[in-house]
Formats: sequence, structure tokens, C-alpha cells
Amino acid sequence: MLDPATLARSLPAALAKLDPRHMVRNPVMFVVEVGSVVTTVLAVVDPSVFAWVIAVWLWITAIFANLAEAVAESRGKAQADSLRRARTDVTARLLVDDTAGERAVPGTELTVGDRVVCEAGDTIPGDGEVVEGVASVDESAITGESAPVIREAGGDRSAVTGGTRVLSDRIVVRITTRPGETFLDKMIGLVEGASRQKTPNEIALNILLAGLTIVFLLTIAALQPMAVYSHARQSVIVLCALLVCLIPTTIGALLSAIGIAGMDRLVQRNVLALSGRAVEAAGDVSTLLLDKTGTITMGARQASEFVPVGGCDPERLASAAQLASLADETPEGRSVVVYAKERYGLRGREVTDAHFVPFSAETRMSGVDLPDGTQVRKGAAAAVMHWVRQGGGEVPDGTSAAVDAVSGTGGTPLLVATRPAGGTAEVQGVIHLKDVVKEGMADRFGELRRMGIRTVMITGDNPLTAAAIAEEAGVDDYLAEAKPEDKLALIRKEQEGGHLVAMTGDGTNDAPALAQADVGVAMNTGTMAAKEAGNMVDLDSNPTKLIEIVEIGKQLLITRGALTTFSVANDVAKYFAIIPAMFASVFPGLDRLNVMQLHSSTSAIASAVIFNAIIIVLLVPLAMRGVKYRARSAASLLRRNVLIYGLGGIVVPFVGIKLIDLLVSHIPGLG
Ligand SMILES: Nc1ncnc2c1ncn2[C@@H]1O[C@H](COP(=O)(O)OP(=O)(O)OP(=O)(O)O)[C@@H](O)[C@H]1O
Ligand SMILES: [K+]
Ligand SMILES: [Mg+2]
Repeated sequence: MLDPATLARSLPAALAKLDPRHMVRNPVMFVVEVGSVVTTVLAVVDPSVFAWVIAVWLWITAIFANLAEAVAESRGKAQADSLRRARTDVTARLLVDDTAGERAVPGTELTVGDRVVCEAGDTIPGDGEVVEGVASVDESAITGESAPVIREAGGDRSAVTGGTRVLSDRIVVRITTRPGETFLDKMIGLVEGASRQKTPNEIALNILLAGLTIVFLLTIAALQPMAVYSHARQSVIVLCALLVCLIPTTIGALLSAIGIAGMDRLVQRNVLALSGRAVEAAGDVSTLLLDKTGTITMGARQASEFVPVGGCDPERLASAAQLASLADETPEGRSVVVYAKERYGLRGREVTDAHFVPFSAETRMSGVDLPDGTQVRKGAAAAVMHWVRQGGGEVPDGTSAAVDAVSGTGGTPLLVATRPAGGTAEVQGVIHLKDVVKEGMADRFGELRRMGIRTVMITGDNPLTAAAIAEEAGVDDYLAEAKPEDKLALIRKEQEGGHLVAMTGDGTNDAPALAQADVGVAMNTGTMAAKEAGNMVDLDSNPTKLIEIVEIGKQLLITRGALTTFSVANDVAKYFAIIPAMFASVFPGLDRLNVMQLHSSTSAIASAVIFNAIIIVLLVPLAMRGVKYRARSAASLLRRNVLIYGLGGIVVPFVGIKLIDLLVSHIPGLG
């Protein structure tokens, strides 16, 4: 990472960053730059080897700091270039409503709400939601993953991203974002660092560093009158050198590189963090909420059995189940239609003039009102039982047993009921929706537990199903029959208890909770609403990715802490180099502080300044790579890092400055 080629490539960017308008955002390095200007002017007016060495190395210090940032940014730039290639100009096949025909328009002219047709071979012209059909889509331009993914209308896998390619079939996409504000545009801005905002912790640290800088500035200003009083007036060049050595330049130089590198590490793992704050919060998360369907389980809930109750004829149940699902575009709904056809030979019927009741997480039911007044419903058992009783019907014995039998295996039961015009509602039976827990879940949750993170599964499903899946997946706790507002309330409750909450989800019903969570990771396969609400998107749609996100967050916090410790500690050694050098002539006793036995006062000051610059570049790889994180307690981590970076910070400069002194003392004019 520190290969000279990378450094050389980033040099022009580093030089460009010397622009004071850029530097002023980093107070510590801005002071260094002002010092460079002052010493350069003095070196021109009254040239000496010492003056020039200090001036040049102060410039190098500022450039090294910029180099750290430029190197950190360079990786993202390369990635942004490859993303830009995916953003080719495409022609969209716009659906014209009144004529039901198509019109070719440039992708850049699409507006929100437009409906476009995409068939095999077409590039999807913009971000949107599939409103009709199913297709396999190649998303490798964005995710780097070559396996095609399924995108379908309804349900939680309806979002498509502009720049991806349809491989098979035909879909109709409703455009949801304006050109120029698409996911791809956001991604490019992110990896390039263009939209990077300083995080709260970073801002706080910056203020602290600026405060320290002011304190040292005042100290130096107060030093001169005292020095004059003791007949040891100091040159402005020496004062500038002392100032730069005292202020925390190491962390000041590396701070932004550490933040960029953290974001970059996420990008390398196919996670897009839309806010740096979320990355930091990830390091402190103590509760993780996961949604069941599609996150812990495979999410392709398929009808696998119809169980009649109350003596209902199986054919009648199948027919009612299919009727209730004809217009249900969710994967569950479609699977019911398919199963009824395959198992009972029921063809999907055309029903005209019917009023369709779409599924909502709020009602937990879907169905149809036929023109003759018959109503058909299917949905969560509790919801449908309530509907039946309201419709004057009774729930037959054995219903609960049939429902519980499905739930007990971890399946989702959907109760089917009908109500003829003017008649009483009647339960027909249960649809068994099967789902499978993803592999390796228990291991990953165990790992989270070791990191001190509690996992809670939340689901709209009933408590029995939830318990069965929770047991199998090995989560710590679960919340069943959760409506969107319950998810939100649970997050608020955890947050009030002082916990930082992370949540992964993919559904539209997850959106409010994703927005409320401190870290909201939306699956790329999820709906647009989910992706917009969260502050991270996982392109691999792997819910256990959160483990890596937490590790990266912790690593970011630890790295920043370690390098701050190092920075402050390593300034201490410089007092021992510079102070004796400044006053040795008037206070010979101070020479006892000259523990490094540096050659002369000029070589001592120059060595301290040179070391101060070089240490920045030497630490760039650590800032980029991050301090290694191990799953152990926060206290023991802190102890270890204070020991290594605090002690190291004190010892390393003694050795480094001594070595540099041995070299520079040979330079005529410094010896
Ligand atoms: N298409 C549908 N028609 C009727 N009822 C449905 C349909 N899909 C789901 N349900 C019922 O509504 C309940 C709630 O669904 P919802 O999508 O809110 O939660 P979920 O998918 O079970 O859980 P998760 O929050 O993990 O996604 C389901 O458990 C099921 O009983
Ligand atoms: K310093
Ligand atoms: Mg769901």
C-alpha cells in the first residue's frame, strides 16, 4: 500500500490540496502550512542552511498529510471510473398509457412515475420498481457478482437498479428516481469520497485537536518574552519548528485518511455506507434486529400444502385459495396460484369486475370481492379469524390445531375464508407456506454474541412460527406478530436504554425501522423504500454481513484512538529534543534533558521536524489497513492499545530523532 508508485501517483492530488481553502478545514495542518510560508519567507530574506531545511521540511509535512488523504481516496477513484462505465446512455422503452404503445426516449429524459418495458438484453434505464412480471437480471455492473438475480413485481424483491441488464423475460418498471440522482450516481459519489461528510466523532476530535493547537500557539507566544528576559531570544524559525512539533500533526494528518479507509473497507465488502456516522455507530452497536423472512430464512415462501378444516372439500379450499391470490403479486400469492394449478389442476381464471384487496403488513390479509358479492380472504390466522367472526361466522374446531401444526414446523400458515353475498363467513382451511432457514446462521449469531451483540428476530408471523425459526437459527430473542410500528417501537425502546441498534431488512414494511435504527442495512434485493430508508446498502444482500460491518466500525474507532494516542505521546519526545536545544546556551543545566545526546542545537531541531514529517508517511499503511480487531472486551482492548501506542509513541521518536540526528549532523551548516 505504501509502494512508491502509489505515492507518486497521488502526489499531484496532494499538491493540489495545499490550497489554503482546503487546508483550513484541518486546523492542525493549516497551522503547519502557515508555518511553512513564514519560514520560507524568512529563509529567503536571511538565507541559511538551517532556515531552508526547516522551511522545506515544514512544506513536506503538509504535503505528506495531503498525501495520506490522496492515497486513501485513490482506490475509490478507480472504482468510480469503472462504475461510470456502467452508466452508459440507454434508450428507454417508455409505455404510453392511452395508446398502450411504446415510445423510445433517452434514459436521461425519464421522470418519476414513468413506466418502461425491459426485455431480455435491455439495460434498465433507471432506478425503479417492477410492477409487472418476473425477470432474471445481471447486476454485476454494480455488485460485481456475476450470478443473475430474480426481480419480480410485488413483494420484497421488486427494486431494480439503473445500469443493470435484463437477462430473460419481460418486466415493466415504474421509475422511482430522477436521472442524476440514481443509486449508481450516489454510489459513484460515495466511492469517490465527493459526498463524504465528517462524522460527529471526527468533528469532535477535530475540535479537540484545534483546541490543543491553540493552547500550544499561546504557549509559544508566551515563551518568547520569557526567553528574551533570560537573554535567549529565539528566532521565529525555531519557534515555528517548535510549534509544529508540539501540535498533534500525526493524527491531524491521518484523521481523514482513517475515515476514508473505513468507508473503503466497507466498499471492498460490497457495502455502501451512505453516512460515515453509521460506520462509526456500527462499532458501538449492542443490539441487532433482523427480519425473519428473506433475512434469516431464504424468503421464497412457497405454498406446499392445503389443509382443509371444518369438513371443507379440498377442491373448494384450493379454489378459494387461488381466487384470493389471483391478483396477489407477492411471491407468496403467486406460489398459491401455481400450487393450486399443479396439485389440483385449477387453471388461473379470468375474473372480471372483481375488486382486489392487496396484501398489507397492517391488515395481514389479501383477497378479492367478486361481482356477485362473494368475499374471499386469506392471511395471518389471527387476522382471518377476526374477519370471520365479524362476518357472523364461527371458527370451526380444529382450525387452531391445523394452524399450529404448520407453525410448529417453522412454516407460515395462511387461513382461507369466504363469505357469500348476504351470508355468514366461513373458514375453509389452511395454506402451508414453507420457508427454509439459511445455512450457517447459528454460527454467525454465536460470533455476534461473543462480540457482545444481542440478536433479535422480528417478524409479522405468528409466535409459534417465530419460536420455531428462532430456535433453529439460534437468535437470542424474537418479536412475533410485529407490525411496522412495533418494529419501530422496539428500536426506540432499545435506544432509550442507551443501546445503539442495528437493523437489517428488505421490505417496505421495514423502512420506518431502518430509518430509525442507528445502523440500517438494507438488502440490495429489497424494495426501493427500504434502500432509501437505511443508511447502508449491502450489495450482496447477506444479512450476516452486519458482523463484518460491526468489525469494520470497531476497527475504525480503535484505529483512530490508537493513532491519537500515538500522536500525542510522540510529541513528548520532541520536547526533549527541542527545549534543551533552545536554552542550552543560557541554562547549561538543561543539557541533562538532552537524553538523546543530539549533536547540536540546530541538528536537534531539524531532526525533530524531519521525524515529525516522516512518521506521517510511515503510519499511512496502518491508517489505511486499520488496527487489527479481535473479539474481546472493550476494556482489555483499551489497555492493550494504550500500552502499545502510548508507550510506542514515546519510545519510537527517541530512536528516530537520534538516527536522523546522526545523519543530518554531517550536513555542513547543521552540524
Ligand atoms: N400475500 C399474502 N396474503 C395474505 N397474507 C399474507 C401474505 N403474505 C404474508 N401474509 C401474512 O401476513 C403476515 C405478516 O407478513 P409480513 O410480510 O408483515 O411479515 P413476514 O414476512 O412474515 O415477516 P418479516 O417481517 O420477517 O418479513 C405473514 O406472517 C402472513 O401470515
Ligand atoms: K507534532
Ligand atoms: Mg415480509
